[in-house]
Amino acid sequence: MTFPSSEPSAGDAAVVFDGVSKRFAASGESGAFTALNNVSLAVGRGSITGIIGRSGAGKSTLIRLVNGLEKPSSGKVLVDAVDVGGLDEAGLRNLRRSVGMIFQHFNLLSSRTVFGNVALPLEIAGVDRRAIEARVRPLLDLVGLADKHARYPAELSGGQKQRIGIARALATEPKLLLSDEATSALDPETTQSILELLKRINAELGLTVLLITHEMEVVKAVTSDVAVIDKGEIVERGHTFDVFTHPKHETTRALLSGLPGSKLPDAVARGLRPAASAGDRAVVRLTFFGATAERPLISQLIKSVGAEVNIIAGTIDEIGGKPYGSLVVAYATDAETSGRAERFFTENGLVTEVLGYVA
Ligand SMILES: Nc1ncnc2c1ncn2[C@@H]1O[C@H](COP(=O)(O)OP(=O)(O)OP(=O)(O)O)[C@@H](O)[C@H]1O
Repeated sequence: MTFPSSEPSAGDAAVVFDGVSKRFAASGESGAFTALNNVSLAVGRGSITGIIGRSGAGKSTLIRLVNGLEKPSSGKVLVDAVDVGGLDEAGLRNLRRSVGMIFQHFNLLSSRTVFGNVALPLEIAGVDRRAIEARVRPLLDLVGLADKHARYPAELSGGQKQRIGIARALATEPKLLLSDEATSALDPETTQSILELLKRINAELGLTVLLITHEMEVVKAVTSDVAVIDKGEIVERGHTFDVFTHPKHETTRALLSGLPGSKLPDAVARGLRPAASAGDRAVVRLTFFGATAERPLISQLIKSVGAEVNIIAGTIDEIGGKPYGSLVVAYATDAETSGRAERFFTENGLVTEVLGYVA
């Protein structure tokens, strides 16, 4: 098994997918449906790793393999170096105590109070009442809901319900937290507060977080590492900053195109052609990082290339706390102008991507 250099070695990984395939029997059809095809991926201990992909790409199937809710058709899933496929019932129960999970629709029991919901995994594990009290109270403090301990889920907001879901997932002191679209049912502000809580838990408890989401904002805000899954295969992976600033696979680009600042104005997007005709202008995305992001780039660009450079879109943003900028410019494709532009890009260490050509 070999992983890219950005990934931890199997020994440093909280979770390893080693050549995992998952086929489902297709009812009424011959053969089987391949939901995952030879997936190899290592999730670094202490990381917040995101798995992104379109609907039906295989994200839920992948995450459900980690706590044994699904079994691989071939290959292995290792959690803390233990082969999940080799566990008997007792082994699976132990595994599920060391792997917490939170869900899009919270999955709280409506007949139990907040306290009762968080206490449930401990009751199932046979922990005595006093130890349960001693564990649940600080967890409710951690998620900021100590005053709601006697309330029922129906009396809570979505964000509060997810906080209870998080407290419940942490009750058995897991080393790994799985998050299945945990913020997808929440408004942006509540999403932000839940992400802050996940970051705090990751930093303070050293918990590894493996999350699946279709929300690129979530991945950008909270993950250190990301893998992109498409039709059951991992098509791109790496540190989130690198993948988001240099997306290589077409699926990654498509997923990222919805992020604010990535979208071209409609009028430009409509007129974009893949090849240049005479008199066209090239539309180029420039990405810049670190010190470059702080320089007066636009005025230097216009000075170097000429006043015929148009600024079409631009954004300064942060990924995982690291600043970066993105600027979309258009300029004439004659040899002299493009030569000046390319020299400027190289001299300034800008990453460029030709998006197309417009009249
Ligand atoms: N139990 C099952 N039986 C048959 N097919 C299944 C089963 N579970 C999942 N699939 C199929 O496997 C593929 C991957 O599903 P999965 O739920 O993992 O995708 P996903 O990326 O999580 O999608 P979404 O974002 O829509 O939840 C889908 O085509 C789905 O229909």
